[in-house]
Amino acid sequence: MEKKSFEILDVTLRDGSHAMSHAFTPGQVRDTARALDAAGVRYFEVSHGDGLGGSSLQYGLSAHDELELIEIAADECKQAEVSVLLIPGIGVKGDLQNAVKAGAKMVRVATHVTEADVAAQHIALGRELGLKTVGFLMMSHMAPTAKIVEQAKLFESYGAEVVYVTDSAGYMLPQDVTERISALKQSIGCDIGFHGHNNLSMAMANTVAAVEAGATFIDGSLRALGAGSGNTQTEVMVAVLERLGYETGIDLYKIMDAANDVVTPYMPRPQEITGSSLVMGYSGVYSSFLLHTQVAAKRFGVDERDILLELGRMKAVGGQEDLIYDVAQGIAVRN
Ligand SMILES: C[C@H](O)CC(=O)C(=O)O
Ligand SMILES: [Mn+2]
Repeated sequence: MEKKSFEILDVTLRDGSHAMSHAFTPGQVRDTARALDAAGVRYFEVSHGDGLGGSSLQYGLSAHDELELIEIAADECKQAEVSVLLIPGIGVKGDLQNAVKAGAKMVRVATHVTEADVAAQHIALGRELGLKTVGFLMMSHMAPTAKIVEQAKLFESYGAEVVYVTDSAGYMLPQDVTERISALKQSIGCDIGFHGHNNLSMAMANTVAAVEAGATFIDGSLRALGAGSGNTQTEVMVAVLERLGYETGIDLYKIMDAANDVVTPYMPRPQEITGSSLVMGYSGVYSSFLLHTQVAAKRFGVDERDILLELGRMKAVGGQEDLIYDVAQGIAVRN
């Protein structure tokens, strides 16, 4: 069996927060963290879906204090380490310092794919605090490969130890992933990661393409719990990678039990590719817009897909959640 050459990072307790309307309970976090740790997952992420400080009217209020959730998760870790996501401006330096006090050992500083330069201070702080520090390029489908290389070099120059290509919209096809990861492999010296969404049913194929092109960090979530149609499904990824000859270091039965016995009972709905999430993948819309779009469509009596197609045409990016309501209202007026 080929030696493990990558880390699987589970995002159930962060990307899944979008699908849970940011309402994870302390008990759900404790049980999920315990199960991930027992299965051998080395890193898993805990935060509001939009990262530290995300609890707000714009992004959705958290039902429970995220620092408390991070602490609960960290207390369950015998070998795993808790990661937090931070989008500069939504999360501030004090949020990261507090997360470290609560037990976080890794930070992923996320920016829109063309805006890596806003992350310099947060990446430097991550290193100062002794965290494993990662740069996370969201909506990577929106930039050509040369731009991604340029932005990844910025992250690396600020001190990032891993740079992620993030398919936030679930828009990419395997060849898009191969092209981007291969270009990064030739241009930067730090580790490379991939985070996928399943809106076009491509998350697993894209993840395999990423590993084969040289990614050394790959994300998944249990039962695919995440924004839009969810993420690459962690327990399936373990099985697929083992079938491909990799040693993942994760116990397949234990990770399946974590998914089916711990996560499934609290999922608000099955993680499916619906008409709306399919349109997100097709037109390149940020996956975390899904539930906001459903609320806006109901409020203005319009078709969710029309809102999403328009947002795709407008090239809306994360942080523009209020635009969803403007677009829905505009469609209602035109109808
Ligand atoms: C804040 C986003 O939900 C980060 C992420 O997981 C993505 O862009 O995808
Ligand atoms: Mn995501």
